[in-house]
Amino acid sequence: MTEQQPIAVLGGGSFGTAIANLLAENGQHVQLWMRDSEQAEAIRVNRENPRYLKGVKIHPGVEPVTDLAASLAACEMVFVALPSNALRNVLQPFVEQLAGKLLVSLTKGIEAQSFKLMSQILEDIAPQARIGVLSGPNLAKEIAEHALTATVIASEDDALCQRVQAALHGRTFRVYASSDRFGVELGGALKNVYAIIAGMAAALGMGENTKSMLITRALAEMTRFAVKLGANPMTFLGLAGVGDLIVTCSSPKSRNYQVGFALGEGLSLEEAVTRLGEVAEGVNTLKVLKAKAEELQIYMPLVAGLHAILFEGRTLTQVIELLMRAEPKTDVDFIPTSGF
Ligand SMILES: NC(=O)c1ccc[n+]([C@@H]2O[C@H](COP(=O)([O-])OP(=O)(O)OC[C@H]3O[C@@H](n4cnc5c(N)ncnc54)[C@H](O)[C@@H]3O)[C@@H](O)[C@H]2O)c1
Ligand SMILES: O=P(O)(O)OC[C@H](O)CO
Repeated sequence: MTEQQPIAVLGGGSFGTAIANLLAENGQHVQLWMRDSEQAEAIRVNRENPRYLKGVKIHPGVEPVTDLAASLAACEMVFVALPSNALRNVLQPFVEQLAGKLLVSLTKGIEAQSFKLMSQILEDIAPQARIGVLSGPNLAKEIAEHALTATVIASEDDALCQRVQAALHGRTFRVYASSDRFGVELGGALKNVYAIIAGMAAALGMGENTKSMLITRALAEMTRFAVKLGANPMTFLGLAGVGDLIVTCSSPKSRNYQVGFALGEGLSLEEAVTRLGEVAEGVNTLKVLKAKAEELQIYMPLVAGLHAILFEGRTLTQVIELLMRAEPKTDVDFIPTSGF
């Protein structure tokens, strides 16, 4: 089934462009909104987004646009692929136009002061909108190259999930549904932090045992945090939890992993982020997560360790020593046996 109206995708970075292409391949007319009119014009003419998705042909059904008000007026379904630090400011002026829309956040971050997830910000701005979150092991470049991929659309609104499945589900992209919007979104935001650590470990030449320990203990830590905040721990066993954690902690294509790798090579945080030149949400998430874990007294040694290296002047060697010598713990202690 194809939507009659165009669908809007906000954000002309790598993920917005990849999702816009998928929608267009499914027969949708897509308005890909970006702030930069020169970039929009270049994409319109050359059918490529060389800064963010080099070498990928942009489908003729994708129309790059720069008038956000006009796009919101024309489209009922809106995918939001803006960096987390831009989302509120970009959408705040359009409160009235957003009422009644289907707003789907693709953004994996947490707002600094409020600790709000992106769909919660969308709710703040547009209480009359219908809201969902798309998250999972979804490297933009692989999606664009048609690697077989799965994702999760999460919303309390079943009809919204079905509309998104119909629009996006395709030959190379499977869309699973979930009613746990909070858990799915939290998984996508938290895993970025652990990908930075995994990138560092890779740069230091650590082995497969280390990688496995890291991913598994990261899952324990993020699930412990999520349970404390009231999320369903079972969601963390799915695509948007452990699925996304595995891909982001294993792939040099992940930008968060790349930042970690650069840090492991000895670059400063500033140098690592500058060299990347794209969004690595894990850096900001680390700061807010560390503060929240302290406030709620949640044991998160990996988060505390990375924070100590990046912002408290500790060396990697000191932190590894502390982590490995910490008092022995129980393996699976983070999933309550009842209550869910
Ligand atoms: N790239 C991926 O593989 C991937 C996959 C899943 C989710 N995500 C999430 O999607 C979000 C966007 O990431 P991305 O990979 O597309 O980023 P990117 O770095 O590839 O591109 C960011 C885009 O946002 C635009 N932008 C920045 N500030 C803006 C502002 N104030 N107003 C309008 N546009 C602005 C930039 O011009 C650029 O087009 C992130 O939260 C990321 O975690 C990315
Ligand atoms: O490139 P990253 O690190 O932002 O990760 C991209 C996606 O979130 C992977 O699912």
